[in-house]
Amino acid sequence: MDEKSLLRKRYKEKRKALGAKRKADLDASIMSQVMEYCRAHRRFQHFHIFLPISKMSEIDTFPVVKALLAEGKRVYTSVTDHVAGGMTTVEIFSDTQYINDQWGIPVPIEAKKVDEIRIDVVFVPLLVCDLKGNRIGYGKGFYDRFLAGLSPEVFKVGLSYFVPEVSISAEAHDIPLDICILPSGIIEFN
Ligand SMILES: Nc1nc2c(c(=O)[nH]1)N(C=O)[C@@H](CNc1ccc(C(=O)N[C@@H](CCC(=O)O)C(=O)O)cc1)CN2
Ligand SMILES: Nc1ncnc2c1ncn2[C@@H]1O[C@H](COP(=O)(O)OP(=O)(O)OP(=O)(O)O)[C@@H](O)[C@H]1O
Repeated sequence: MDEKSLLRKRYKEKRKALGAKRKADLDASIMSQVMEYCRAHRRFQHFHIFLPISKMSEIDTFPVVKALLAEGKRVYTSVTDHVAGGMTTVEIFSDTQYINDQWGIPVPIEAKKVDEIRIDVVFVPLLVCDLKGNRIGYGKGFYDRFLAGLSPEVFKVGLSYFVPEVSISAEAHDIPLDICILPSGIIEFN
């Protein structure tokens, strides 16, 4: 198995091995780091966030969505087109309901597509990143393509349960993160 595939496998397993209690504690810590970060950067108003695939033990981002909306922020997520390989951005409101798609990704029901949105921050899902902000996801490139289509000024923020690996070999299409939020704090890349 190549290096990336091994890391993918290892970090999927590490996530699944977290017990429910430990996971909930880590989710709560990440949530408070995210809110502290948002309060320190008040100019950020428009947030794009992934919604958790629970069977993959992803970070529970629903409490973050709720907290951001409560602070008066605008919140968006993407609906994945599994056939075309693209993602469509939709806005989330406090009364938005969700249904899981075939990969277990929550999808807002009756979501209206938004064109021309201004996104300030994208919270990016990942399995693991490295000390330069290179990330590894599930390997289908959805987020790489999505990030490539955004203005370079958009802040790319990884969320992770685990500290970065020292170095992951980056490919030309990989767009690095600006920071990564962990349960214990925030790592800035440059
Ligand atoms: N919450 C979330 N949303 C996201 C991503 C993500 O990583 N997390 N993605 C990031 O780019 C894209 C979706 N990427 C995915 C790529 C592959 C599989 C997939 O192959 N799922 C299989 C089993 C996977 C496994 O066991 O390893 C399945 O559900 O059958 C799912 C999502 C867009 N939305
Ligand atoms: N900007 C892009 N344009 C076209 N294809 C791309 C682009 N970015 C990535 N890809 C394709 O997507 C595939 C998966 O990329 P990669 O292995 O970097 O995924 P990943 O970052 O681990 O996963 P993900 O982005 O799904 O979380 C690559 O084979 C690549 O060819």
